[in-house]
Amino acid sequence: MSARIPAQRAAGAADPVRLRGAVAALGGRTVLRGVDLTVRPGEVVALLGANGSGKSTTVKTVVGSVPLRAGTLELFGTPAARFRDWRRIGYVPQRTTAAAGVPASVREVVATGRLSRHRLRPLRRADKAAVEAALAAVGMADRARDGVADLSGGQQQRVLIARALAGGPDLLIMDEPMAGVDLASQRVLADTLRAEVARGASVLLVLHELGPLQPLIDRAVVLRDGRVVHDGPPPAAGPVAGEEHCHTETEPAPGATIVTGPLT
Ligand SMILES: Nc1ncnc2c1ncn2[C@@H]1O[C@H](COP(=O)(O)OP(=O)(O)OP(=O)(O)O)[C@@H](O)[C@H]1O
Repeated sequence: MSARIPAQRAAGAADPVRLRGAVAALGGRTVLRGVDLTVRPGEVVALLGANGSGKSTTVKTVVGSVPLRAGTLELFGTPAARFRDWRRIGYVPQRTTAAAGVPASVREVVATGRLSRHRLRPLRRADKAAVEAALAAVGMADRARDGVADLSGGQQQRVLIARALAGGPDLLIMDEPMAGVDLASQRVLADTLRAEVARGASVLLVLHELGPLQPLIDRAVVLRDGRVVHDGPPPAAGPVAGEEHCHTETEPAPGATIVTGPLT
């Protein structure tokens, strides 16, 4: 456990995520069987487990793209059904590409992260500053005019993270941010997370293994077959105990789309 005292926790703020007894099904098959998951203000929580244990499905229930069959979800103290403040949540989904065949520049993609703030009005000065800061945070300021399709998988991942950061989220959710990412980008990601935590953000990370992010993690929740089998101190860095499978993907799936916000 780190010695940090998160600002939001000190202020007695509501938990960004309180998921209780979550049951969810995909394609008619039950994949979550009563998952409890809490992310407290300023906390960095890693969601771990073998392939198919339900990690992605859990974060999808949190962002509203997979419905709950049973259980409850509160976001920042508000029942999910009444939650509207989606700009407080930045979500980087698993294995997506920033390109998706769209001839957009890096800056244009990152600017879409401000959509929920400026809606369809032109970007204001604060929006532009947030976009530039997010580009700088992930080390992509010098590529801002380049087409995202011309970037490597790791660079595209950085762009998606910048897009999530641009909204100034209070909760950052990233699904396997290290998958298929080169070492340089991994370092950038770790530095970015450190800065986000320092400014008071809470973070929920789906990880296959803790790796270089281990020092940042306050708590680990380990899933097995749609159930929580551990909720407590993170295990030592390396593959998660009990893992039977390894990820083989090294690049984002081609043609995948960017998904954010409530998608019910
Ligand atoms: N669209 C779908 N239809 C039916 N079953 C699905 C669908 N998507 C995922 N599943 C199944 O749901 C289970 C949980 O998947 P999920 O993606 O949440 O696991 P995960 O822990 O994130 O795995 P990974 O580490 O491989 O990403 C798996 O058994 C998976 O095969």
